[in-house]
Amino acid sequence: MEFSSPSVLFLPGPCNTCFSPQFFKSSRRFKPRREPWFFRSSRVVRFSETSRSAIGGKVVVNAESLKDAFPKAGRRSRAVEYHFEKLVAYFSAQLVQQIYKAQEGHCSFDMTGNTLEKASSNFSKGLSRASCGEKQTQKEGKTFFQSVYNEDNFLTSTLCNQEALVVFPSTPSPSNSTIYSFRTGEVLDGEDLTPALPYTLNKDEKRDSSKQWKYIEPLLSYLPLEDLYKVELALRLSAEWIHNLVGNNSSSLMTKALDMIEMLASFNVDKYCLIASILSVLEGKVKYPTLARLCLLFDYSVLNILREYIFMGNMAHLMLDMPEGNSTWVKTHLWASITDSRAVLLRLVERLWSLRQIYKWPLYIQQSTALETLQVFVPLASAAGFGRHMYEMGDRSLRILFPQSYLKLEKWHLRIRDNGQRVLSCAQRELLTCLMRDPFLVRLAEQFTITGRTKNMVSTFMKMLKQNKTKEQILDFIAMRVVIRLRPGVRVEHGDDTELAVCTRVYEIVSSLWKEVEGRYKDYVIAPKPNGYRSIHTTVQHPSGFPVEVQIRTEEMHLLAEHGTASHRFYKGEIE
Ligand SMILES: Nc1nc2c(ncn2[C@@H]2O[C@H](COP(=O)(O)OP(=O)(O)O)[C@@H](OP(=O)(O)OP(=O)(O)O)[C@H]2O)c(=O)[nH]1
Repeated sequence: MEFSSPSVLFLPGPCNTCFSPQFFKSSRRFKPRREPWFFRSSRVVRFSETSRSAIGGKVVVNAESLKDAFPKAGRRSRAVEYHFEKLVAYFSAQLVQQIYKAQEGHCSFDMTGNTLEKASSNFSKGLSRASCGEKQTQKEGKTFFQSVYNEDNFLTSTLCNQEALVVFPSTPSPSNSTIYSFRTGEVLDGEDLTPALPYTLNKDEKRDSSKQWKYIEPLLSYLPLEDLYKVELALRLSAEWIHNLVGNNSSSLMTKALDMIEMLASFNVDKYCLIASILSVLEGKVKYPTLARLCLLFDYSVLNILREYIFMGNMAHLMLDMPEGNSTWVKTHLWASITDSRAVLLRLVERLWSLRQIYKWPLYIQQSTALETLQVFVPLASAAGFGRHMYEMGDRSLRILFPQSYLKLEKWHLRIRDNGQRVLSCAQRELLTCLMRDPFLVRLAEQFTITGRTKNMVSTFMKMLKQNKTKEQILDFIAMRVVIRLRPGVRVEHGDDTELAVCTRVYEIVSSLWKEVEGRYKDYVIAPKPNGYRSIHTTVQHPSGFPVEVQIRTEEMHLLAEHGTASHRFYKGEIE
């Protein structure tokens, strides 16, 4: 059976517990008049009955179903609709939380205040009473799927859209819930669950979190209002969960979550990625199923992002123990296994955040983190196209691993950088003038684009490390690239290769203009690299004393080198 568009299925009751619409109608336990309009809607919330003969026999409460059950919701004003959404999501999440406590006691409702809190507590009591309706519903619900499909239309449609299912076992206990894949029916993870006991934030914490949210909210102004509410909700719920699960350390984790949101906001990521970033701070603090369960309270995509995020972290750890030669294979494998680019972004942002805080950690952790970053995450950032992140991660890691040498290089770099820029601009102008005056080139080429760069510190140091060179032996501190646009339809005589002829002519002009450095000529046009990369490379000695690397290629070759199989991102990312 095909299931599309993932969403979350909430199963808030213990096994053998059944709720009928009548129960909700008659019980009045929700005190509808005292609740917001949510409970004053013209229709009663429809909960479906199931029995143990089906998947464990659960009451299914689905946020989407709840919404469907209120057809009027869509017609109300936007503000009211958002309010509704917010309540549904919040209420459902709280219901699921109740499974982790002993059916009684109170449940905190930080956002909606006492009224909903009371309702929740009443609901909780209702759970145990309702279980006496078991026999009747067992009969009704013997064939769970059939009854759902035939009798319960709104649930049918929403069930078909599920991708994952959280099943709580017959004896409600924090330690034996299971998460099934709705697609395959497989158990996603059978490990024990850690209880997420409800916790009420104290006054200071509430004040703190609202203060922080005020700061974060404007950064997320690109999100639709509805999504913004969901992120805020996730943040508030997570504040509680994090406190329950990790205790006193929670404030530092919340700071991390807020920092990550701030960093991710600059990429305009969607709500799922933001929610995953909040929950990601629990990685390593709680068992995976617990984390998965929390993700599923929001959306299956949140779980997927976090699963891949964790996978990337684990693979990176593994690499530390591997011989150097295997690293490219691992990176390539990692790259091929990740399906969600948001997971990559989240992992990179997390790594950058860690590196920014790293000086608080013991030295050996600093060093292994830095090494891992250089081996895996810097190349990945390059392959993913996050140049700014790549640079900062590389810079911070190198400072940790090679403090003295890197500092020396920095001084040298600062001293020569401006000079290098001047030489570069000068050389670019000179070369362009010569190319435009050459009759052979003017006949065949329509346009020359000469770009240039001075090599940054990270790139210089990495090259020194990889090729075991001193900074003086790095000959491409200044580099220029000539990209030639050929005139359409114009060819060289005798059927020779026009592209090769034009590139070679440019090379001849370069080498006549400046003295060539010996042994630096490489012709990847005649002999392309295995990845298809084509270009002529040479290095010349500029009169200023700086060596200058020159790359010569046509527009077609350039496209391949930037976006094709020889893409610079993958080349720099060391991914095959
Ligand atoms: N897109 C792409 N470019 C390639 C490929 N192979 C080489 N290059 C470009 O050529 C430059 C130098 O290549 P080589 O001449 O073969 O190597 P060398 O300078 O280290 O001796 C690279 O610079 P670099 O110092 O390695 O990096 P950077 O200066 O570009 O940052 C890169 O810009 C490839 O497969 N794909």
